[in-house]
Amino acid sequence: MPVLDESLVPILDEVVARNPGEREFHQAAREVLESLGPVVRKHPEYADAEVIRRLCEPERQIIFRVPWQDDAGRVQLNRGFRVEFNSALGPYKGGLRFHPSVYLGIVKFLGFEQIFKNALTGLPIGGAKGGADFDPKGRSDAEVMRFCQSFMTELYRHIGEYTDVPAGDIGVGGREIGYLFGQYKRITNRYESGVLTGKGLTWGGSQVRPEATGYGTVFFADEILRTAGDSFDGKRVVISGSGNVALHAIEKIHQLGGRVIACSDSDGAVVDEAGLDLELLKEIKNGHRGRVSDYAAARDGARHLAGGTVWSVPCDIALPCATQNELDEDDAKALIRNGCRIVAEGANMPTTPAAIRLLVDAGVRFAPGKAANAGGVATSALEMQQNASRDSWSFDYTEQRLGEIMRSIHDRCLETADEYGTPGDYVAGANIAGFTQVADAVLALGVI
Ligand SMILES: NC(=O)C1=CN([C@@H]2O[C@H](COP(=O)(O)OP(=O)(O)OC[C@H]3O[C@@H](n4cnc5c(N)ncnc54)[C@H](O)[C@@H]3O)[C@@H](O)[C@H]2O)C=CC1
Ligand SMILES: O=C(O)CCC(=O)C(=O)O
Repeated sequence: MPVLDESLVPILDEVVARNPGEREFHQAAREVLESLGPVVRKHPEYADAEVIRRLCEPERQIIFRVPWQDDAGRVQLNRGFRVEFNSALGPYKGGLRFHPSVYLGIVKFLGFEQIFKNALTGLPIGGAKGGADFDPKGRSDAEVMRFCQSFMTELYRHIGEYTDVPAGDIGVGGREIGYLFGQYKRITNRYESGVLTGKGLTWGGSQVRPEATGYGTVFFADEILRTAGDSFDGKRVVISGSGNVALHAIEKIHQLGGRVIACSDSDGAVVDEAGLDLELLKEIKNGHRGRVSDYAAARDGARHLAGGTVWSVPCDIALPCATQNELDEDDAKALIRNGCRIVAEGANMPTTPAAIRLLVDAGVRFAPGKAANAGGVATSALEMQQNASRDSWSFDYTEQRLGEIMRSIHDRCLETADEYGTPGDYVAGANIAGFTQVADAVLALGVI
């Protein structure tokens, strides 16, 4: 069980005191700090230069008003955020989330995670996150466009190819990135392709970026299997969510011979023992922005668990790909009882700390999001590379690069876990490898 080193207790206390009520951020900070005991004992120079305290304080936090008009002509008001957390390794990089639950604590936890995730990719990107408490559900395209334009009318002055490069997250996909990019171009009169990633293929986007987070999570899980001499072939898999990450994870698992038998949305889960029909699911989710209950209604043999989750469905592998803290202790117990052997996080911090402890103690191989879902941001960095060189790569080449990056993150996690005396512990390996990479850069750049 991870224990917080005594020397780090005052730092966590300070995080809690300086960020009152932001419980997701406290949770994310605790989870990283709990891994750093062996690091501070081996490297006193980090504590001497207050590197950990500095990493826990965002470099800049921007909060702004987003007024917009709905289709009935009524004025609506939302709150926008961008937390530029750390830029020691490169320009701030991380997604935008549009969801009613968004507040500063969510954006900060996501930005904090992003620092270490981005470091793990080995690519030159710092960490940030942003978003708004806007709910795109039920809004027309025109309303989403007006919201995005208003959001960018403030955000544009804080971002840029060499400064801060946002992308998508929950509620922000290709449509929203298009509207945001259009408004940025209009305001600045610059076709600055590298200012956003997740763009469409005809206007500066990269092949594989839409697929990258889901594919990358599956590549990571595949490496875990390979390390044990196993493969996806014939495995029963459950995946939470049915958005960008989940749908592409399903696609890759089916390509690798596994069978995804359940997925979900915020209203419930769908179980299809024959294996999910991805084309039908995509048509419902992407074509009509429908619900998984529509899938159950349209497909023979599928059943809808209204208000339920996928964790009660017996499986070999579980991939949480929806949202934070969606897999709790009871869910972990159900997974363990039903023989699940691997949990790899496609979402950010979807597994509660108590659930992680139960899974690890039961011998389930657990891959934390900052390692397992790093394929999305890594491919964003590849998009930035292509934009910088006015180039565009083929699907196969880009997917091959993604595969190499995920294998390298996997191996680095295991090597680092070995080096710091916690063999096989992906959580410690990811936290320590990400932390030391960024901490060395922070030290090198002086007190800034
Ligand atoms: N899009 C990306 O490239 C990356 C996304 N992530 C993370 O992956 C997760 C999913 O993001 P996307 O797929 O991009 O978002 P999305 O907006 O495309 O999909 C989110 C999905 O989660 C479902 N959902 C939301 N709350 C739920 C709940 N309580 N129970 C079950 N399902 C629920 C929604 O119905 C939707 O299907 C988030 O945690 C995000 O931070 C992580 C790395 C990169
Ligand atoms: O592609 C990006 O810049 C952001 C991806 C993201 O938001 C994440 O990794 O959670």
